Amino acid sequence: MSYALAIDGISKSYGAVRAVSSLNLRIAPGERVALIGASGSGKSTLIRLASGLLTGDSGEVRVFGEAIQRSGKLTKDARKIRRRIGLIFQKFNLVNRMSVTSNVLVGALGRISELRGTFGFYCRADREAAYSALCQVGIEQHAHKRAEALSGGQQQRAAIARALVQRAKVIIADEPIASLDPKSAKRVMDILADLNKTQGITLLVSLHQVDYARAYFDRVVAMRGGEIVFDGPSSKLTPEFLTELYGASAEELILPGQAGPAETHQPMTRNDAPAELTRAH
Ligand SMILES: Nc1ncnc2c1ncn2[C@@H]1O[C@H](COP(=O)(O)OP(=O)(O)OP(=O)(O)O)[C@@H](O)[C@H]1O
Repeated sequence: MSYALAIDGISKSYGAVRAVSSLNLRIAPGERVALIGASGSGKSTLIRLASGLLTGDSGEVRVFGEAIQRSGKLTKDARKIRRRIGLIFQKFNLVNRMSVTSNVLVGALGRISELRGTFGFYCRADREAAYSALCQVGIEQHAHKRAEALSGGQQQRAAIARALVQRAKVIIADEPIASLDPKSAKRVMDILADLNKTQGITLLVSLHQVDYARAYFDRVVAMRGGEIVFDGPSSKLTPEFLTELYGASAEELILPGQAGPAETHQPMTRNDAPAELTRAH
């Protein structure tokens, strides 16, 4: 079977610090997995290794069967393979002064010529895909605004729309809701869960908030000291179990029960597309 993500024996050290240590992880297509752990446990490093943003000291990462890195080097196909991964960060990673649409269209860059991308010559199909993605995340009414004019939650939804335009088969998100208020956080998690259910997009999402891991994920991987110390059902994440895993550090993982259950996200219906999206070059 070709796993969406297969990580074998990956390690990464910074000097004497073993940020990730001989770690193995397999995620099947369509699975959704939460990655939890106290600060410094290695979540971000693992996410960067999994997406090929960082090379390990050893080990291998395969995405749908194709190696993106092996023995400390990116493979020659790494760029192509990375296109299957939509990356979402805590700080959204949008270009503030560009419009929401232009930011979302960045997702198409991997499959159009450099020249067309440089001059923003997107075809009608790309613009329709961008509009459709904005509708799916419910911010099509903000398409023409600068990214910086959007709230944090809306910016994160634009980042998800960019991953949709990219046609990502896996979304890897590093603390996507850490900067958001609870209502926006729920909306973002609802959208990610909806994409997983309706489009089969595989999810690997790091979270500090254990209550969200329990509400949205069946499977949770918990890290400590660069290693996986638990891989199993989220229902096991009781305060007692977290204290067993993390001792006093368990307090920084917001314990279950502090946020209400999520409202179901209803994808927006298609209205008239803003001109910016329908204008084909
Ligand atoms: N660029 C770096 N240089 C030196 N040490 C690093 C670097 N990146 C991470 N580390 C160290 O590696 C370990 C794992 O860090 P990492 O950021 O992966 O943890 P994390 O679980 O994501 O933490 P947080 O929840 O605080 O973001 C930590 O001890 C950290 O200090």
